[in-house]
Amino acid sequence: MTAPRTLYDKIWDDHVVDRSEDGTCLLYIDRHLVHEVTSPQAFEGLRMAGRKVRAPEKTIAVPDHNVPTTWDREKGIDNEESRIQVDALDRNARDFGINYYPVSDIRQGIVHIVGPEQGWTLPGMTVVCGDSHTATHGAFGALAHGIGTSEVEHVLATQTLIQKKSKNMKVEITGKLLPGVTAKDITLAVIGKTGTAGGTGYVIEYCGEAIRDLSMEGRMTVCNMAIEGGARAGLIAPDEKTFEYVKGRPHAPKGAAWEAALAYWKTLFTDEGAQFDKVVTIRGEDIAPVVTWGTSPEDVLPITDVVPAPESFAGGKVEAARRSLDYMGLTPGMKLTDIKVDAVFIGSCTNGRIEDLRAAAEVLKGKKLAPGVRGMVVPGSGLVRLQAEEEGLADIFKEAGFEWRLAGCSMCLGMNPDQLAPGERCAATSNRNFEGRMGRGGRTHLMSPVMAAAAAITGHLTDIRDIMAETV
Ligand SMILES: CC(C)[C@H](C(=O)O)[C@@H](O)C(=O)O
Ligand code: SF4
Repeated sequence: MTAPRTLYDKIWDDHVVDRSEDGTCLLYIDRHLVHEVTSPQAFEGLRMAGRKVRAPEKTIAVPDHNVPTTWDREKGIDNEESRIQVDALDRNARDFGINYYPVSDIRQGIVHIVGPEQGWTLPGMTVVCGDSHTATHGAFGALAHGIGTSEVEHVLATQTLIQKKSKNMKVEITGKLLPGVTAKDITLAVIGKTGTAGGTGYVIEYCGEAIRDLSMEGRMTVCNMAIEGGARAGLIAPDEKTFEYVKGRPHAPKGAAWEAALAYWKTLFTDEGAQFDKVVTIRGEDIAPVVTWGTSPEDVLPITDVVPAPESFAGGKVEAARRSLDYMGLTPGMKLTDIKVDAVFIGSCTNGRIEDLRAAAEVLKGKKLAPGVRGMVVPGSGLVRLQAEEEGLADIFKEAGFEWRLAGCSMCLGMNPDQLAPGERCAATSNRNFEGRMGRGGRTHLMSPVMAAAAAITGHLTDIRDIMAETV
């Protein structure tokens, strides 16, 4: 009998091609996702060495970070650096014969939304991308993590990756979530508890009733931010919901291949008695709608709280908090709900899926953006956009005064024209609130789509439960 194994152990074991004395392994890679930012040098390396892409049919590229999201974007990209990167991806995709969704393709979008949507991401796979938020794909019970540009080249050339195994960490969310609490609140609450380094050296498996109860979209939101908690990857065991989501997608297996895949996928769970090196348990009922107040995703508090005093922290965090508050323009002791916002951004690979847009639209229906607040909704892919338009969500956003945009990373990272002005404060559904991330001097408060929608209506950070109470 083999020893009980975790889900991570199983996927790892199934992909080891070679193991060296010191435990370093060569892993087979099932899916390689590529975007324009981290791939140009990798393709250049192949070109110089006269090599081909080893498995073009397993390599999928899409431009997302640098693309404008305005309706006239077919006219091209003004910024030279951005244009060069996107042009290079166009050329590399063509020259190397990989799967490609160019800007003009309705399927184009943020790489982490496109992969699952097109059925490239499947349970039990190893998925890599030159992007830290590759963890998103772990929601399918895939081992998915970010890699650097030199590794991108290695995977392009060999379809393998040199890796050392991480330790196993279990994050269990027990019981039910309370009304107004979402997947985003779970993932932020976990980081608030463990810190941005709490997952360092680990692959996290999220489990428990509250995780099982999440939709696939919600599970992707949770796994997306595993990296913000320092983990190598985050994953969730596949179940009927996973299979249902995958079934019929363009690149999902069909017919007998589907049956065979399903039989394998059903073996992908952590065995009874398997050992975790670290365990964190949070009661679902204890999670409140949260927002970030600082410049790290761990700077998170329930919306009912106040801006903390730097002295309330220990060690190096005291100075970090002081600097954060200074950058964010906040005073200790002020109520989080008294923080006024100038902008609201709904989108990103964390919360740019159809369910996120539905949830935000539900709050915004028949309402208007507070005076002086600008709002932008950026669907995560062209297909999400179409669906949202068909469902009437786009009209709700537009009637509320939001700009309705084309798919891309947009404001999540100031690599395209969508940026905050210095000092501008934004309620955002993205995953990083770092200094200058959304534009130099811009101030970001991370939260769920419903919380962002609530802030849009009132013009300040708002407890979604208060809005819910009003509408009952
Ligand atoms: C540009 C890219 C390499 C980067 C990442 O790795 O995550 C970006 O997607 C981000 O979210 O900061
Ligand atoms: S949406 Fe944001 S977090 Fe996601 S890949 Fe793009 S820049 Fe990175």
